Amino acid sequence: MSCDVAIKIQDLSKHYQIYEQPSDRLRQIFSRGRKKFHKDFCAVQDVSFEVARGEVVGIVGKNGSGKSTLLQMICGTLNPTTGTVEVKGRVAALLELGAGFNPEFTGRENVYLSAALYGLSRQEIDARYDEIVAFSEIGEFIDQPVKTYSSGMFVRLAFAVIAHVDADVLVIDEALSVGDAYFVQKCMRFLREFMRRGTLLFCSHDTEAVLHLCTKAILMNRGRLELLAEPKKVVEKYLAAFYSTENSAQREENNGSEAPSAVAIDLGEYRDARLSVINQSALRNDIELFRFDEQQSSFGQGGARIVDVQLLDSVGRPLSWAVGGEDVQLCIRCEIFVTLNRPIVGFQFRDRLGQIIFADNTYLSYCDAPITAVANSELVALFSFRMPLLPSGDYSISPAIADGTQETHVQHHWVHDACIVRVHASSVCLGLVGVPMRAISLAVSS
Ligand SMILES: Nc1ncnc2c1ncn2[C@@H]1O[C@H](COP(=O)(O)OP(=O)(O)OP(=O)(O)O)[C@@H](O)[C@H]1O
Repeated sequence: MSCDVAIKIQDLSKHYQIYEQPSDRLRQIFSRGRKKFHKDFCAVQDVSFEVARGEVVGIVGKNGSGKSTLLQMICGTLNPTTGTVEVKGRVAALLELGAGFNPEFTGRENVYLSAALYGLSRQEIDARYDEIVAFSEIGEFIDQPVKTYSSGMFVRLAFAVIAHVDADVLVIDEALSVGDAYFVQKCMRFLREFMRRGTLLFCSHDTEAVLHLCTKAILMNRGRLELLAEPKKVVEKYLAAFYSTENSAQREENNGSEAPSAVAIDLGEYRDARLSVINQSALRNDIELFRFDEQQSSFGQGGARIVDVQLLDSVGRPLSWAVGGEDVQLCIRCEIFVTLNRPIVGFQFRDRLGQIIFADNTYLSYCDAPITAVANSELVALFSFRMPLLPSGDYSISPAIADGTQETHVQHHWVHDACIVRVHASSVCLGLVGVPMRAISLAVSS
């Protein structure tokens, strides 16, 4: 295998024998091959491909197309029936929930067990243990048996382990759909960093993730590799196949029944006084903002500290909800500990994949006449803008305060994901943002 190849798969297949009844297994054993009491089923068939070092490969395919089986064989947790898998370097995997953890052991014991399986020595695990637990945010539950964990806690701990074992190749199976928005953002930060040096293979039904993260993609269909190409081509083919099945299922479902009703809006537990007002326009784009948590991970020189981030309406009243298209203000409040001669306050608004949807800072507005923020004062930055129309999902706001110029500055405090912005029912389903159309028309001429 060439040194630039991280994974080489050749003619890989996995066959299962399917027995209709448990007793058929016994019959099969006693017949000594004279008669067949099972059906042969091919979960993966004759798959060959190579992944170069540093590539990010997404695997898509309908349910049951063989994605997980393929990943398990690559990680060595499942033996192939035929074919070979060669992987260069240390592989760490996040496969189906629970894989690799002993449910009877505590979180702590499982961290040691699974990091040791990845080849870390006792001393190496000791040195990383606190970081792993901090990353997982499991807190005191770390000493409870993992069988008592929720699925979210499970994934957090498993992800924390694979993020700290210096893997060369990471294999991830749909795991990120389980964590909460903060954790997903944290994982995306880790993955984006990892993608600079490592090889990543993941399977997902999230075509946006495949489009935006991958260098190439694989479409699996009934156990076979149908297409290996650039992500755009693969996603197009996958969606075409997906919608053709969906449409025929829909046609059958609608046959004789009523058309689907209007979109339901998930207002969850965040019903409040504004709801009745917001609800009228909710079918367009409902945006909810919650939690500024000083515990969020942050970094910086410490000459200033962000103490509050709020979304306000156009006259300065705090909002827990906003509507896409509404005029809002983002207020970032900072405590200043040392005099900043050219303070810059900024923010990034990211989607669930960690892509920046928009970002801004105060630099250009003040570069000709900078203001000074003296020690022991408070600095408040206000950004007034029209909230864009966004597709449903979780977004995050990361604010920062620095001192200097756009190019050269000292970062004093940067808070990752200080707020999560949840977009509920939205009429925007495609693209990163929606653009309000002034008019839409159709004209037919003969
Ligand atoms: N141990 C097993 N015995 C028999 N059949 C199995 C076994 N494991 C998986 N299969 C079958 O192999 C096929 C491929 O399964 P696999 O889990 O790899 O699909 P997938 O593409 O990952 O699906 P999903 O998107 O639902 O996770 C499925 O039809 C599944 O039922």
